[in-house]
Amino acid sequence: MEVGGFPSLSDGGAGMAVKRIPVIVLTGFLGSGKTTLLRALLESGSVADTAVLVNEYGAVGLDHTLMWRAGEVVQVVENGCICCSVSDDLIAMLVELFELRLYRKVPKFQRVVIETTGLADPRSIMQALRAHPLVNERFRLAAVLCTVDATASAASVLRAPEGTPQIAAADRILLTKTDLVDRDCIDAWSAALSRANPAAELSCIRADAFPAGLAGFFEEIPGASLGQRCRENAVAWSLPRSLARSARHSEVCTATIHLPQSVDEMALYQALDELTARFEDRLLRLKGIVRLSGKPQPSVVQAVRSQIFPLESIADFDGPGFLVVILRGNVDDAEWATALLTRCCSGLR
Ligand SMILES: Nc1nc2c(ncn2[C@@H]2O[C@H](COP(=O)(O)OP(=O)(O)OP(=O)(O)O)[C@@H](O)[C@H]2O)c(=O)[nH]1
Repeated sequence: MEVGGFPSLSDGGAGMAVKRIPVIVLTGFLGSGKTTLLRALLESGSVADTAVLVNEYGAVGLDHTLMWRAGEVVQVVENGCICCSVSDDLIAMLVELFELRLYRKVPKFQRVVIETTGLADPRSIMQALRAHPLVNERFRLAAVLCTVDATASAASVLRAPEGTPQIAAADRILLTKTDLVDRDCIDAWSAALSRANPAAELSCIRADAFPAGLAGFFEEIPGASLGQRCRENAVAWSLPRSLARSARHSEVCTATIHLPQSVDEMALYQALDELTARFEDRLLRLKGIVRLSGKPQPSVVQAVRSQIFPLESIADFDGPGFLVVILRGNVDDAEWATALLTRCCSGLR
């Protein structure tokens, strides 16, 4: 029998047993530290045999630009959120990756990491992986990791339509940015997370001192099956999928600003201050690459809620600058943000 044009694993008897390629799903709310963790892992070289699939919310992506520098097989799932509109694209990319590996057109990776958008419901991805015959034959879900931002309020993350399904689906929860909070906050988060998902392993991490055994987070959960996970992580698993989906991305809007010209740094910060003051926690995410006047290299700009992170210079980027803003709001909010950033970044004020 053939599956998707390839001989089925069950064809060849015991001697033909082929290991399915483990897939690790990396989920977590917008800006919670998925890319930072993955970059550190790839740059450490400890999982040199990893293929990465990145999916970002918004018209222009940043994460793959940052990760390509790590030199691994990085592919981008474009044009939407992996959990709703593009799960077919994800499956097609897995099939293509498998073919490329089979015909040795890419290095022979031993695992795949899928970084979802910060809004994705990992259940849809887990189901898509199982539903496609070829993908199900050649790949297997090895673990779901969820990053949780310790600087966010636990109540708001767990109340958000995206937060609970991501946390509930996780085998491992990584509480990130613990350098920015105190012990009480970490304790409160730990208690909230173990109530939300008692079965998951919990680790606290910080980007300035990732543990030496980072690769261990990306290892398979021994003996865990999807069915077992669904039962054990039942707290939010029972959330009806249709309900989760309809509530999920409907109140989120994005603004994309293209920046062909260089930008004055002071004007950029003024715009960011104005944006964070107006939207506060409704500013879910801002990221982009900007060419600042007087700086030899482009800079990566990042904000999560009202927190603006230090600029990072990026050497090997030659495209036009851009900013992507993701807001909990409506079209008017997105237009307001676009107008503000366009005005400030073009020096019109
Ligand atoms: N201080 C500190 N900053 C962090 C840490 N982890 C991530 N950040 C910063 O938080 C911002 C967002 O991190 P990302 O890794 O891009 O988050 P993400 O989850 O990939 O974001 P999306 O893909 O947009 O959902 C970046 O500016 C990071 O530098 C951490 O442990 N400590």
